[in-house]
Amino acid sequence: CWRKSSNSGQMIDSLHGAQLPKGSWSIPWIGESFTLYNQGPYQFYSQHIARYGRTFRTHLMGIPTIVTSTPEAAKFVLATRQKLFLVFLPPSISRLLSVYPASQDAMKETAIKTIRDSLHSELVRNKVAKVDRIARWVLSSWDKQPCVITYQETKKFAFHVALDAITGMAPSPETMKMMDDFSYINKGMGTSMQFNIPGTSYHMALKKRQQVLESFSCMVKKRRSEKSNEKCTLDFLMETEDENGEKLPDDQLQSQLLGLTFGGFDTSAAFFMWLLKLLGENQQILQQVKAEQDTIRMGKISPEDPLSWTDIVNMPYSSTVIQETLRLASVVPFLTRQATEDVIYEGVRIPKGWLVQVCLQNFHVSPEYHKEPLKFDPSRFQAPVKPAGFMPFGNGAKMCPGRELVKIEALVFLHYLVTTYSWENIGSKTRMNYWPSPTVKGGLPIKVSKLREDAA
Ligand code: HEM
Repeated sequence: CWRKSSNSGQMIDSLHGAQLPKGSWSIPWIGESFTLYNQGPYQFYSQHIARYGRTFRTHLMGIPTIVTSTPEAAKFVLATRQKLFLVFLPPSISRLLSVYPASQDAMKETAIKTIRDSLHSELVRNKVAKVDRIARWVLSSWDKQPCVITYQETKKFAFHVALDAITGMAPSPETMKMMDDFSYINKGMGTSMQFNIPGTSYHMALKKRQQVLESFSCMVKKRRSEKSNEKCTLDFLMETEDENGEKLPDDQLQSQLLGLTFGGFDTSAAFFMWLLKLLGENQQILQQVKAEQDTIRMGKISPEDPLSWTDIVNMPYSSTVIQETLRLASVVPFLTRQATEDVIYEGVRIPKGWLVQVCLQNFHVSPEYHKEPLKFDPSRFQAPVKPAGFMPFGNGAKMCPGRELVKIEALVFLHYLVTTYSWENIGSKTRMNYWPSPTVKGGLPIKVSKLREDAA
């Protein structure tokens, strides 16, 4: 039970004396969801933080919410006291992804552990050759296009790498059709009107979700009937058993594949788009990346020789560029949890059932944690001490299982990009789309020129 303090106007928990942070409920029930949707996370959170401080209250998705934007609070919610906070997805999104975070059944836990094991750093190292083939395939057509829409192409790359790692499927007309279906799911997720009404993007997304599940069903049957030397995540999932010796039922298997492919698709594609944008705008840094990648290419006997894990390890400067892009782009700007019981953190009481939104993006670009935070400066990652306030893949038990794979993807893509092409960013550089991932409006069109005829 909350009352207003007569002095400060703040909400005080009359039972425990702990305070609710300052903030605004805005319109009852609707709260500030539409403001967040329209303004995008960066503007919404920055304005609220300037007004109310680094921890504030609001009302999102019909639920009272506490937003916090310090790395310490992020660690508290995501790692140290993670058992007190469940992952929260709006029901409309859970339905699209067939993910129901509130149900914590043992089989689901076993499945996610299996997924993590299958994407473990030791195993993903073996995927360099396949990522290499997909990067060359995507980049090979760029000079034949008058204008390359970067985000469309990076989607093609990210989708096929994820699909290959997860199901062992190489690019084909069938996988292109699946990617198209996934794009509709993304579109449904990025709309503010998530009602299942014919003619809406959300309705279409639900239809496409069904088609994707059917495609996964066919893939599972095919994979069961054939033997492959190289194990993918699906093989691990098909073998996995819970403590009673029960295997994952097919419908759950398909749902896991859908959630996992989604996880590896749009965020990664948006991230690669930012990599091109930031490098295109910072020519000096691009030249240093190019020098590193040219040295690796020149060490190859034939231009057709693929990259190896040893090459990946020999890309220290490019790796700092990847980290700096992850910081500045913050393609996952915030994470949402729901408190399973009353929690007090630094004098703030988070009541059971409330949402807690951990705003990663804000501390990624805050001068409190990074010198000249808006400057693209990979050298900050050359220091022996990792900068505080850097959590692009989250923290704690839910930390992204795809993080090693995505770094390999980025380095391989970067290698073929800078050794094959020079490019110029054209079109809008500042107008943004925010949902489902932050990207530049228009998908960052670029004009490319080939550097050598034998490249890629
Ligand atoms: C730049 C690219 C990526 C970024 C920034 C990113 C970021 C994240 C973050 C922040 C989380 C934590 C979510 C939470 O705590 O609620 C997460 C979870 C997850 N990510 Fe990624 N991710 C990326 C790429 C990938 C890739 C390539 C895959 C798979 C191939 C993947 C699969 C997943 C999955 C399955 C989860 C959920 C884990 C769980 O429920 O325990 N991600 N990702």
